[in-house]
Amino acid sequence: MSNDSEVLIRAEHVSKKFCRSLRRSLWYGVQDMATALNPWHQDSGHDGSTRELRYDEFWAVRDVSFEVKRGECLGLIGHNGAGKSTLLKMLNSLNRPDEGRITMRGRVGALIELGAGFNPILTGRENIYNQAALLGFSKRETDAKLDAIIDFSELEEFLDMPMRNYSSGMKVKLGFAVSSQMEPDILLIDEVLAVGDVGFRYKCLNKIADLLDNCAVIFVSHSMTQVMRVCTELLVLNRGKPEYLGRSLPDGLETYFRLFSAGSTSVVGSGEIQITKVKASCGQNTCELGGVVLARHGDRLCVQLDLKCDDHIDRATAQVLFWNQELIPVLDAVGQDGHGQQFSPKDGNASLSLELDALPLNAGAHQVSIVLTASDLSRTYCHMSNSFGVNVVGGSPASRAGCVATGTWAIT
Ligand SMILES: Nc1ncnc2c1ncn2[C@@H]1O[C@H](COP(=O)(O)OP(=O)(O)OP(=O)(O)O)[C@@H](O)[C@H]1O
Repeated sequence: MSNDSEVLIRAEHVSKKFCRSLRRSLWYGVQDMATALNPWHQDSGHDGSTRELRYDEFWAVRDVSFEVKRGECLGLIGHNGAGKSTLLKMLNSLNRPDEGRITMRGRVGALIELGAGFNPILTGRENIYNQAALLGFSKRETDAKLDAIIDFSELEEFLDMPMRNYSSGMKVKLGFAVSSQMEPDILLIDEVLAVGDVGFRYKCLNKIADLLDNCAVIFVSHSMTQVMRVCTELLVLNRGKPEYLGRSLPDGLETYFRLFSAGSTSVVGSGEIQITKVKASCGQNTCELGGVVLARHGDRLCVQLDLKCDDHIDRATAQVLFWNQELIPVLDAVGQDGHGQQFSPKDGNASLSLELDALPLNAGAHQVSIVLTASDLSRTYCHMSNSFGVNVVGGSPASRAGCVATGTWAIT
């Protein structure tokens, strides 16, 4: 660990365990207190707790160590229940670690639970003063910041309303406005931004970037787009354990996405057209329905489809959509006219092929949906998700953009 004086957050071998049964956890708590009070007891963990797991206990956070310096934003990512909020609560002193040590230097602003820290019967204005006082600001200092807080929160007309009548998004707006305008040294942000509207989220992400000059931030999110925007390094948790810690965002995201399986093929729609065969090929690499084809960025990708259509269908449209791992559509393969490919079945059958001359997809795993609709888009005959996967290599792995194209740069 470095001794850099600008390290504002330091976690050393931090662990936290919980018990699945409430009754048993109460009993263990009594046992731990009795053990801690025993003067002859050799302490084996924080507060007298043991390092061994007892029946029904599990590690929510296990042996996590990291440092965050002023000017750095650590993205904390992982599946549901991975231990992110538990870790953040320990950093914010809402929970104590069972093992390890946490050192925080400076004022901590935290947005951890929706509405946490706000008193519902007080007005928004009164809560601003309460929150600022918790951050260590005097009334005079808060007075000086009040206009900026109100302005940032966009809630001026609701400021004298009790906070119990605020919507979820309004609570987040006020919470973020106070935490960010009071210029904390450390800012802890849990998933809460997700409930704010898109305009406010945009504003918050820009504000985090501004604050980073003087602040250390930990940012928990399930939105990898937001993580890519603000984070300078990543910690990936898997069942409480660190799976990746480092500055390479592509490597961190790759580790994160590897924790999830892509899922299986699924079909919705009226069923008037059925996909009987799918074949994707890139050079020598091929796959069929439900498989995965390995492709190099810039190579030619071919997709062949065999369809069985109900007799009354004389014209339909086919569309092929590529999704990235965050389930964002990144490429729509359209025909020459900019729309899906029109086709007319013969004797209830149709065979289509699509060729993408230079695959623009960036490196990473992708899923492909095949959508077959009426020509006027009034009816979906078949929407097959995850019909096959495309693992792209090459491109620009350092960029998380869905597609990359080589442009001709000139210095003019
Ligand atoms: N007070 C508690 N008592 C018992 N178990 C708890 C408690 N708090 C959290 N847990 C458990 O600890 C594990 C980690 O929970 P945590 O809320 O930290 O996950 P998370 O990564 O923040 O998940 P999400 O992305 O869904 O918010 C979960 O299994 C959860 O059920």
